[in-house]
Amino acid sequence: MSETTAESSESAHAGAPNEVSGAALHLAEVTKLYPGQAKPAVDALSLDIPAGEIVMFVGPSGCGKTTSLKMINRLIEPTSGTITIDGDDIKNHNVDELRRTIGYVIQGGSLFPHLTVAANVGLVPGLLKWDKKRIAARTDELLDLVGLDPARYRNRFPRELSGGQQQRVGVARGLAADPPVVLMDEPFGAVDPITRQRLQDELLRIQREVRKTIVCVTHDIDEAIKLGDRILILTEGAHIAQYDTPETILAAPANEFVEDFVGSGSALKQLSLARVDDLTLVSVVTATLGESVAQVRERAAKAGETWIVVLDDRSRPLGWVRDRALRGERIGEPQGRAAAVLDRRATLNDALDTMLADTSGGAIVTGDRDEFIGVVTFDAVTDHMRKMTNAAQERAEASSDAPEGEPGDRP
Ligand SMILES: Nc1ncnc2c1ncn2[C@@H]1O[C@H](COP(=O)(O)OP(=O)(O)OP(=O)(O)O)[C@@H](O)[C@H]1O
Repeated sequence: MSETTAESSESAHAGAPNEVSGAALHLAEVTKLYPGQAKPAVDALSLDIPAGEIVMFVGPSGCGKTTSLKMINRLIEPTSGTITIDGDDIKNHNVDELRRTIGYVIQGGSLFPHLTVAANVGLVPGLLKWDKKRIAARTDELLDLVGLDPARYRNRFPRELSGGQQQRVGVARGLAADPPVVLMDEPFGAVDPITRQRLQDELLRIQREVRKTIVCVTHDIDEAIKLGDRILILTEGAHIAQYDTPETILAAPANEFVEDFVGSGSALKQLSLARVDDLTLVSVVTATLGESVAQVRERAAKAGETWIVVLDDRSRPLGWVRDRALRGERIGEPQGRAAAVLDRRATLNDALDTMLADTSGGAIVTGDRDEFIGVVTFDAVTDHMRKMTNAAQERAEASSDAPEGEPGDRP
């Protein structure tokens, strides 16, 4: 086995991230007092959200996350305060017009059951009076982007899709008219943990391409750490407890509330910050469907390998095959159980979950287009975890030894 890193293999495939197409958001003293309530649900919230970033809103139930989010597209009208998008006050716009320029993705995808997948995705472009050809092309492009084969899925109805697939269509619909800002409210709350992990990875991959400004409400602090460029932690009345990068929030929680909210074991939570991308991958012998078995055997023998990863014609992994199990003249589909596969953006927590469910001790890693980029071993993951935990412990000891100072002085 020879070594390579996800980053170095990636540069050959993907190149630099795309330009930012998102817009900067600014909230100034935004307040919402619901009729008949004594206290405002959102009390003078001021916040800057830079263009092209993902900001995660977290906080206890009822603290005002959803109200804050829905004021950005005026699903809820603020009682007072100003919200601007790239400096433009949202009050200057007609509500319908505004909602068409802001993507909105909610739990379960909330697709119209009587419309096909294509009609659901093309809804907003249709309202914006795009011509039919452009809508059809855009719909196919987006289905491809969210990992659904357009030919297979465009004419299906939502009931003919799994929960994860419906959620993917919901994300495609939110991006359809190429909005600079996308709001998401618990987008992955309704799916099982493995699908959730995959959807999160996909969102990160998509974001690398589209670079929108994404504001996302979640109940799950691990999801916030994984997806957020920044995390906004709110207390009741949408008061800001801390607004910072996940790294800083974990290393230097601003107060006891944040410390409690982030939870104990924040050294362990650092595992949600580390990605498969940070690990050294091993390269293994691969074979493409239809290739000559004799040639593959020779390649494996030369490399001293007994296990081979079989790829399809777009370099996507299909599974492992043992050299001595190769039959016939041409490489066919691998038989048996599906192999463990990890996206390069998966966190080390995700990697552990996936690997513990599999006995082979290694997982195939895929890149931005689901192509094979290498293999990560269980040992590489546990080694990296050990190093991170040790480093976190050393930091904690160093900070408890240090003289009293500003909270910001903490590493
Ligand atoms: N339409 C409404 N009328 C009156 N009060 C409301 C209304 N909608 C929300 N509230 C109240 O405003 C506060 C904030 O609600 P909001 O839904 O924004 O919180 P949240 O942080 O998103 O909560 P959760 O995490 O439980 O979804 C809560 O106390 C809620 O009861």
